[in-house]
Amino acid sequence: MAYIPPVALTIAGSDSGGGAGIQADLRTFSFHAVHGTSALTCITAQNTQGVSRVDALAPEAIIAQIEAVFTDMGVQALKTGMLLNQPIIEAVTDYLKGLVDVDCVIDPVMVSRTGAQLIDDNAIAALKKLIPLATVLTPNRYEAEILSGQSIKTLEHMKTAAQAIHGLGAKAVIVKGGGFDNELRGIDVWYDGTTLTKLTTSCIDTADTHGTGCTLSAAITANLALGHTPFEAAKRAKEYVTQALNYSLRIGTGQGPVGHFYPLLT
Ligand SMILES: Nc1ncnc2c1ncn2[C@@H]1O[C@H](COP(=O)(O)OP(=O)(O)O)[C@@H](O)[C@H]1O
Ligand SMILES: Cc1ncc(COP(=O)(O)O)c(N)n1
Repeated sequence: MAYIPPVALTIAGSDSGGGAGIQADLRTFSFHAVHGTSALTCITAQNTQGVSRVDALAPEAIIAQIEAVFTDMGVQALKTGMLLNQPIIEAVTDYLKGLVDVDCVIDPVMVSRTGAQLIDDNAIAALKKLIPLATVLTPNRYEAEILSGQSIKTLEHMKTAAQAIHGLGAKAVIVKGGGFDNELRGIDVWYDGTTLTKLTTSCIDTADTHGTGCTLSAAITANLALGHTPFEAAKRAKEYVTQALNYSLRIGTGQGPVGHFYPLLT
């Protein structure tokens, strides 16, 4: 039977440990029955303990991958993950500016939950120019602090940060609460210019949380590709990441990855 699937693209880095980055994104797309395509930005030597080396691809090599996908396939939605440095961010921003009718989920990957910086200092300014292209922007607590210029310790702070970051031009912002170690862990705040609300699921008590941010943004992208509204896509993605955390994988000596294939285990 010929089947025409929705197509999604991830523009992100490789995680050799398989828990985050392109590997998490493509797995998440698959478990939404969305065909996943990818443009690799960099290669990280990474495991459950952390990142030991990063090798960037040339901006031209990244744009060539994106172009190869776009000139051949209809892409309904894309996401960006680890963009690493200023030249890559600028090249990707220039390309995405020319697209029409493609939902863009921007995961402003800067700082991991463990506090490791994942992009260069001068890349942060460049990233702010990518933000206006976002259908949905998904900063974690630390990234939201950088983008809003305020410290985030309470739910009220998450809300004011979401509003401030919305002012940078994204259509909708989700400030993610996975980085808290209190009752806010796992609570996200959504703001789209009119609706300011919490996205709440049950908090999963696990240390194996590697890849949660990539998984959330990839699941939003997949749900947008499937035709859901941004808010519905965000709610569904939050459910997916919660279930993936429920079935997180106890592998490695550090923070294990979330279990993207939980539908096969239930
Ligand atoms: N222990 C947890 N229980 C439930 N949801 C969680 C938990 N940890 C993270 N999440 C969810 O995972 C998603 C990614 O958030 P977060 O971990 O903060 O992002 P990042 O990986 O970018 O630091 C969010 O929807 C967040 O609420
Ligand atoms: C290549 C790559 N991209 C992104 C992340 C962030 O991962 P997380 O989803 O845990 O925030 C990562 N650790 N490695």
